[in-house]
Amino acid sequence: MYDVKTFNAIAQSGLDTFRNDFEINKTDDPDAYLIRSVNLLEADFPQSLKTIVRAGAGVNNIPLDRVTEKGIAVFNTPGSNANAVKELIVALMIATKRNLFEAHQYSDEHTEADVSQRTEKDKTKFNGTELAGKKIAVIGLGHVGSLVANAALGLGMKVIGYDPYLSANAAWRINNKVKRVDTIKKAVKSADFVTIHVPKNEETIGLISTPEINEMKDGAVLFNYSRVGIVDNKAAVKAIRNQKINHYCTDFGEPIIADNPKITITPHIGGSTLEAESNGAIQGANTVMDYLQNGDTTNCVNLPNMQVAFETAFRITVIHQNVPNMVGQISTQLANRQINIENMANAAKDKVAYTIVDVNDLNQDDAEDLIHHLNSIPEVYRVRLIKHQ
Ligand SMILES: NC(=O)C1=CN([C@@H]2O[C@H](COP(=O)(O)OP(=O)(O)OC[C@H]3O[C@@H](n4cnc5c(N)ncnc54)[C@H](O)[C@@H]3O)[C@@H](O)[C@H]2O)C=CC1
Ligand SMILES: O=C(O)CCC(=O)C(=O)O
Repeated sequence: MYDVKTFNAIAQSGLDTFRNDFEINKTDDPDAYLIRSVNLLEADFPQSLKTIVRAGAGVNNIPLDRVTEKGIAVFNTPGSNANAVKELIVALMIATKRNLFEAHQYSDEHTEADVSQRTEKDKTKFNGTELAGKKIAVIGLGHVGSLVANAALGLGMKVIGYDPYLSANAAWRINNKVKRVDTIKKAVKSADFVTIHVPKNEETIGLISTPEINEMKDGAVLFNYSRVGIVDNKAAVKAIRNQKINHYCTDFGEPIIADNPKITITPHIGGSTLEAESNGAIQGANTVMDYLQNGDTTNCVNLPNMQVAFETAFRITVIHQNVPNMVGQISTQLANRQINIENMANAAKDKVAYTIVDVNDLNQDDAEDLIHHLNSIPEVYRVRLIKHQ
């Protein structure tokens, strides 16, 4: 039996996905965490914990280096909430350019019985502009950015994309009418809208600040539905004061941007639709089960992604440092016990490597001794023995 501890609201459809040999929130020694935005940066992790699965995209709430050294595999659920974010960006483009927030406030404040004459006069204050023909820069063309770029094309907009790390898979999703450029300044130059869809990391903090804002068209609209800090909020407030930016919309509040009529702050609802929450929870539950029962690492963010058909009685998985002679040391431990290796796979990602060893003949005593000795290799972070279901 495996125990899964959940944090945040995990959709029931995801919890229902778990098979019978999984229990939810039953013990203090969980095998897996299934989480959304809970901040685990300062958390302690129980020794029992083998995986953290983030139902969603961003993993900046997880201390990746620290959990990797504890042999905990971290996954996300790519694309599960991308459509939800895309639809919100489209809604906000229309809302800001048609002055919907101001127009609604006006109508709320003018409720007298015979208001029509007055509104016919006043409504010119809320004249808007259309999206067709306008230019949008999409920074980050992954799951969210590619959908935003394609939707903007569908609305008749000119779309410029910037993503220096675009994967081949992601590139296939992007309409070839999206013009890709190789610097952020080229992307945002003369843009009517700029929207950011990148992970938060050392490189992306402050990605949009005064120099980038100065390249945009006067009166541009800026969106940050990625993470706080990727847009320099101080620079955004200054640009609004100088009328360089007309409107700034973000999912992440901070005191410095509060109480500004030209700043719309939503409470981190980019991925908050029934559909997205269900997608993420189901994908997350399947990821937990696949990793715990097969050791596969599809969509793992801190280990190499490996899928190996599990056709033997036992599988031994080893998370270790990416240094020479690890495969040699692991196979020697098996050879010393006369255990035949049926299949073996190894891959590395940055400083970490993952080795899968499939065997058939393994008795209880050998298994305990083997796991103990593998765990004693100083460069090994975690060893697991998985019995074929
Ligand atoms: N507001 C919300 O509720 C949500 C927020 N997000 C945020 O949006 C981010 C993006 O989500 P997805 O598109 O699903 O992730 P993704 O991983 O599919 O795409 C991210 C893209 O950013 C690109 N990128 C990385 N560094 C870059 C840089 N310096 N400049 C330009 N491009 C760069 C990558 O190559 C990748 O194509 C997430 O990391 C998360 O922080 C995602 C979903 C919901
Ligand atoms: O609603 C959530 O769980 C947060 C979505 C999000 O920010 C993400 O997927 O990165």
